[in-house]
Formats: sequence, C-alpha cells, structure tokens
Amino acid sequence: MPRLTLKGLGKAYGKLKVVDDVDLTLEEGEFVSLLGPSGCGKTTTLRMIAGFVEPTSGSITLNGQVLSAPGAVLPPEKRGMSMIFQSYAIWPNMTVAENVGFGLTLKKLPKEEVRAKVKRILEVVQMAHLADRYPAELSGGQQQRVALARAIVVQPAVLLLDEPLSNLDANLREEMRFEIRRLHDEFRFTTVYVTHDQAEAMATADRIAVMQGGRIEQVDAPHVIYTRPRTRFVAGFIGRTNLIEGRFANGEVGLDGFALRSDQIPGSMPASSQPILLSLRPQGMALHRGRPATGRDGVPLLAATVAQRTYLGESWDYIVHPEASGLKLRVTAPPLQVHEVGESVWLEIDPQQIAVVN
Ligand SMILES: Nc1ncnc2c1ncn2[C@@H]1O[C@H](COP(=O)(O)OP(=O)(O)OP(=O)(O)O)[C@@H](O)[C@H]1O
Repeated sequence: MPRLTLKGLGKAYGKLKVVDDVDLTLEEGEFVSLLGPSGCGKTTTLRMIAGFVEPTSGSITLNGQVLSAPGAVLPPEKRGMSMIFQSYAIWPNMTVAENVGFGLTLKKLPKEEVRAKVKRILEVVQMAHLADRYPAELSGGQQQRVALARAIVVQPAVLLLDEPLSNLDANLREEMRFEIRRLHDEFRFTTVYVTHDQAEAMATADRIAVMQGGRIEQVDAPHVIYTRPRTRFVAGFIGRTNLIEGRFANGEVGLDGFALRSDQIPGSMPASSQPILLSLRPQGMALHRGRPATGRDGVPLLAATVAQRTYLGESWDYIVHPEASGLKLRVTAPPLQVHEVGESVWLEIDPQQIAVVN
C-alpha cells in the first residue's frame, strides 16, 4: 500500500492557484524531493502535508486514512510527522540531549528509555560528545544535526524537511546532504524534502518531483530527470543544457545546418513531420583536434570553431560554433583538453544523450 498519497491537491489564495492539481504517491520508506524555483508552491505543498495549510481541492491520505481534504484537516500533532525547517528551531534554553529527548518525554516514555534512545540517536548524528551543550554553543551544522536527531528520534510516520540546509555554508551543505541520505539509508523514513537546489535533490532523493507554477512537471529518479527530461523547463532547470529547435521528417531531425538520424535518438518521435525541441547536454558531446577515425555508423561529426571558453577547474566550458550552422553549442571537456578560441575542432554528438522535450 502506498504510504502517502496526494491526489488532485490544490491550494488557492483568492484567485491565485499556488498549488494546482498535484498528484504524488510515496511508497513506504521512499525519499522524494520537491524541487523548483522560488514561489513554485513547494513549501505550500509541504505545509499541506504537515497539516498547517488546508487544501482548497483534492486530498492527502496516509496508509488510506484521509489527513487533509477541503474542510477536513487532521491537526499537525495528530499526524505522527516530524518537520525540520530552514531555521532549525531548536530550543535555546535546553541542552542538546534535552532538545532531542523532548518529544519522547512528551510521550511519557520512561526516563531510562528516553536516555537510551537519545544516546543512540546522538551517536548516529555524531553529536554524542556535545550532549550537554546549549544551542548557542554549537555551529550551524551542529544545530542542524540536533534538529535532525530530534525529528527522527520519535520515529515519525513521515519526515518533512523544508530547505534544511540553506543556512549552512557551501562545504557544510555538501557534507550534510550525504549525512541526510546516510540517515535515510539507515532508518528508511518516508521523506519529503523541499529544496530549490538541484544538487541537493540529486544527492538525497530516490525520486525528484520538479515543480513549476504550482504544478508537478515530472517525477522520476534523479538520473532519469537528468538524462530524459520531458519538458523544456525540466531540461533547463536540472543541470545545464543546449535546447535546440529542429524539424522531424522522413527519419531525420533537421537542425540548423545539419541533421541527425531519428532512430539513434532515444524516446519516441512524433507521428508526423513537425517541429521538435531537443535537449543536448554539454557532456553529451566531445571535441577532437583532428577528425576522428570514422566507422561509428551515422554518428554526427561536425567541423566547428571554438567561439568562447571558460576554465572551471574541474572542466572546460567551451562554446563551439558548427560550420554552416547558426548554432552555438556549449560543450564540457576535461581539464587537460585545452583548445584556443578560434581553433578549428571536430564536434562529435552522442545521439544517445539527446532528449526530445515538450
Ligand atoms: N498565505 C498566503 N497568502 C497568499 N499567498 C501566499 C500565501 N502563502 C504563499 N503564498 C504564495 O504562494 C506561492 C507559493 O509559495 P510557496 O512558499 O509554496 O513557494 P516555494 O516554492 O516554497 O518558494 P520558496 O522557495 O521561495 O519558499 C507564492 O507566490 C507565495 O507568494
């Protein structure tokens, strides 16, 4: 049975629909990230799951029990969910151990049991040595670990996280992403994680739901979202890409100045001749100084010129300009592959890494 189900979920403030007809099902133990730009409705969706916001349409069910529907909202404290906010929200007047144990004390668990559970969970988040400190004596990352420990110690039915890492500096954010995923692998709580940071969603989630304008555009595993984006928005929002307009006709996709064989491009082509949009990742192309040996049947090889370049340390970011074409394509190359601006190169396109998007 699916654990958590959002069905036709909507929220409007007056005429403004901020969440619009959202369908999403999480299996028991699944980790799903709601990812999208500011204002797309992620937080409102999460707050409806938590019970802080009443939907104007649709429903939320947990193991078949209706938690939210218009006019019928089970209060947050009766949902058995834990929520973690951007601001940590741990109590300044309690020690780390008291903060983490608070939820268990409320449940009137015996003192010894609370002590044992708190000890174990503090070990898991690597905070056991700081159990007696107060929040003011902790770094931001340590405070966030306390918030995580406090949320999971009560073994919630669903764990909700709202941009939990956005107050941390870049290095710590990266470390905490792995930490959150490690905790999930250990405890397997059904988890909804709101973020606008695609790397965070990629590193943590089993599936990513990409939202825009209150709607979910695509829900898939991170590698599918990246390699097989279904819409222009998803292709552009997740990683960088070259979006190119073409025309499908007679087994070929005609682009500006060259064509690709449509049977080499994964996914389905339209039934009849018509314009289509392709997403070509910068990593889905390679540059060669001399013309590489032929033999790879039908793999496009284009004479091109380097128009611009940026050194990013981990890679080069080249803009190349295929001859006889008005296109400018962004191509990623390894750090030791150095081409000068104006140099003639051969551009090899891997059709397997092209996605047809709507
Ligand atoms: N109580 C409210 N009254 C009116 N409009 C609201 C209310 N709460 C949210 N909104 C609007 O709903 C839209 C979605 O807000 P929401 O906070 O869900 O977005 P978000 O995707 O989480 O964005 P962010 O990443 O900036 O937090 C925004 O345009 C916001 O201004």
